[in-house]
Amino acid sequence: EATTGAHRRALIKQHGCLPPRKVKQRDPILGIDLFLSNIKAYKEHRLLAFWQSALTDYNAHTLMVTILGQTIYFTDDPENVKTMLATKFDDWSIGSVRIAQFRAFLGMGIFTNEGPAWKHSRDLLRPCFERSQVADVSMMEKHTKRLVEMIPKDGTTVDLAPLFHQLTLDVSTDHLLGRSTNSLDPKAEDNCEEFVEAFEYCQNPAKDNESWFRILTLFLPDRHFNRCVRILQKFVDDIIESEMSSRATKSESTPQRYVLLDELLSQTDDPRRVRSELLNILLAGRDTTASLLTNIFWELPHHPEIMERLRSEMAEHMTGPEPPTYEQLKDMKYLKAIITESQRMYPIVPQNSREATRDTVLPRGGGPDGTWPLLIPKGALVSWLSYSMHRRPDIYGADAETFNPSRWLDGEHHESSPLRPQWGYLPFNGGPRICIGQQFALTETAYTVVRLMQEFATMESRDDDDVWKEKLSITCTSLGGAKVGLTAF
Ligand code: HEM
Repeated sequence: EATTGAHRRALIKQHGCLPPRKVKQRDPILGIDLFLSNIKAYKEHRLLAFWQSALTDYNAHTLMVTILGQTIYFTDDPENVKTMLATKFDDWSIGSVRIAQFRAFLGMGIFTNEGPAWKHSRDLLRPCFERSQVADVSMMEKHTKRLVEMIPKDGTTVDLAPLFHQLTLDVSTDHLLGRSTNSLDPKAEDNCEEFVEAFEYCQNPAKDNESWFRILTLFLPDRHFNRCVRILQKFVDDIIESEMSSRATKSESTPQRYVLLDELLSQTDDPRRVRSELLNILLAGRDTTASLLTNIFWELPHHPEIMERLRSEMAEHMTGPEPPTYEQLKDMKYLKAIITESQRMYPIVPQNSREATRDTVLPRGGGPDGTWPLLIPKGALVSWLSYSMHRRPDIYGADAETFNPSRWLDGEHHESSPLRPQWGYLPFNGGPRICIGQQFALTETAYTVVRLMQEFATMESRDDDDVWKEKLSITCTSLGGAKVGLTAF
């Protein structure tokens, strides 16, 4: 059997790989220098721009760095991303860190599984999502109406971000579980605050404790974490249990609206399995859509001309004051372009990574000009930066840093029309692990944008500093939320 070295040399020869370009580091072995500058940029809410300029400063699309002794390759090259996510899918893992971190509170499910177990999760959920692609907009109306009621109508400043988080939680629990958390309903019993807090804690344990003491607590058992896990499980288990018992009494002929939990229960009767899959999907679908809405409503009030054009499109497609139908939403091209453009400039998952499960080759990033293939040794991490990729002038034109929805409309953008970035635009990922909730998220977003435009005649930005700043965790959204003043018609 070939040694590791011999195998690597053979791969290098076969593919014509050349060495990567490396970031110049004062401390190239441990990479503490780069670690500290990353922490500084993160604290100043400019880590994404910091990475972007690291690549542009070197005039490179793939670079190798060492951070705390770990070798990481950063790339914003669509060909490399396509290779990891699709062409050579089997050579890559979502990474042991992500698996360990998320399994601790989500259990085994679509987001935390790999190989045959992941395939099984995906097969289990696929039919549920296929059927729900034509999203139930009447269900959305119930929650959006409550959202509208919570917003001051006289121009008083309001931050829409927390309201969007409540909205997406209410909508996704309604859709997935068949009963909503109803957090926007002032009359509802308050039963979800504990669940939301527990979910947030598990995603970011001890986040407020940034002192050196945090280092000590890392090695202690976190009893609060365990308590939060039990809260999550009980919340979902209670719902599954009551659904299972009501199924026993429901007659076959009762017309029912589509609920993902029902669909899941008809495919498996293992309640622990159902619980884990539901927690996995709730994690993936909750913050993401709220963050997208926040970014859109951060940007829109800065552009009266964009709002004007959106209003004329709405007038063209909708004759009365009724809420939009699914078909009307699908037909509104400018609305779609606004959502697409928001996800280009502010992708909700702006950075992601995979770990090589064997020695493998990326098509680009080798050699002095980065156009040669590159060997990635087993165990190395490759991080791709959608944020930088989505702002590449060679893909999007010289105005890549400008919010301009019309670049997505054929014939309207002078430089790169028609714009077909393919793997250069990746808000939902690509390949076999592409976001399963994409259509649902886009419909919910489009619906909410149209409904708020229908209700409010004017919208003013009340942002404190008028530039978008990142609030970065696993996902990314506007640091200042979406502070606006709205007046009703
Ligand atoms: C704007 C909203 C959303 C964005 C930007 C988004 C983005 C993403 C991305 C980038 C991934 C890939 C993660 C990875 O493989 O590392 C993903 C996966 C996933 N998303 Fe979404 N998502 C959104 C909304 C939703 C919604 C509403 C749901 C469900 C109701 C959902 C369910 C999932 C699931 C289950 C996965 C894992 C798929 C798999 O690994 O096979 N997402 N999403």
